[in-house]
Amino acid sequence: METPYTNHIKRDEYEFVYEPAEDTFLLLDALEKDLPYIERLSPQICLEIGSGSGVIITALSKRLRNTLCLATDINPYACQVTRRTSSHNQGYVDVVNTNFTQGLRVRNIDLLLFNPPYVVTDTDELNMLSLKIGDAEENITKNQLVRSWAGGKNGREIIDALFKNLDQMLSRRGVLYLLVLKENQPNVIEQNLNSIGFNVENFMDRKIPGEHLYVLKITRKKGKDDE
Ligand SMILES: C[S@@+](CC[C@H](N)C(=O)[O-])C[C@H]1O[C@@H](n2cnc3c(N)ncnc32)[C@H](O)[C@@H]1O
Repeated sequence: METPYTNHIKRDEYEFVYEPAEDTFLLLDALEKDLPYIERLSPQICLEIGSGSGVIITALSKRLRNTLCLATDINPYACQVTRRTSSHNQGYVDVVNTNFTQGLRVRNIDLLLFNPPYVVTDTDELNMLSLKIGDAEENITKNQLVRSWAGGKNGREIIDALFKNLDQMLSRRGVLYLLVLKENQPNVIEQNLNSIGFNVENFMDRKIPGEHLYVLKITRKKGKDDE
């Protein structure tokens, strides 16, 4: 998959919006590797939660021309930049400024992507972030970059919040590609997801200085009706 152009993003915009980094590129590489699976799945709806600069969902939207490609981000600046990345690269992405999928009516997502805030931080630090939809602009600019990385206890608070609603979000045949860090304890994530009816595959991993990153591929366990 071609990495979209980002020349339209000015340096100072990265003070407010997450700059594509090793985690972004690992998720892109994993999606590229699994493109044959994704194309066979022929997803009707693809959603990236937390699209940041928009490079991942834009790259996919160019390969999945018959798929409705959506992005959400809690950071309004990220939403603006995602829209621009999509239009500058002739992508097809609709972008909504919301918390997870709250502002969307669509469910039954076939292809779900999330490179979440995964860094281990104090829960208090996470709670102190007052960023909410409709917050005053000064608060947003102060806090939104922290929102890109602060993951709370075990770096898993945002990830776990996603899992609470995963059953309602994913279609029967849906798949979630999730970026996590060794400190998030991928084995605990696997156990937790197994217990609520999902399979977890360690699809790709990469060691970079100071971090061991994983892309987990998460699907529903097959029931009798799926045979
Ligand atoms: C690690 S950055 C990833 C950005 C981009 N997807 C990438 O891979 O470069 C995490 C993104 O998730 C967004 N985010 C954090 N919490 C969110 C939430 N509850 N709902 C939607 N977006 C969220 C952040 O604003 C940030 O843009």
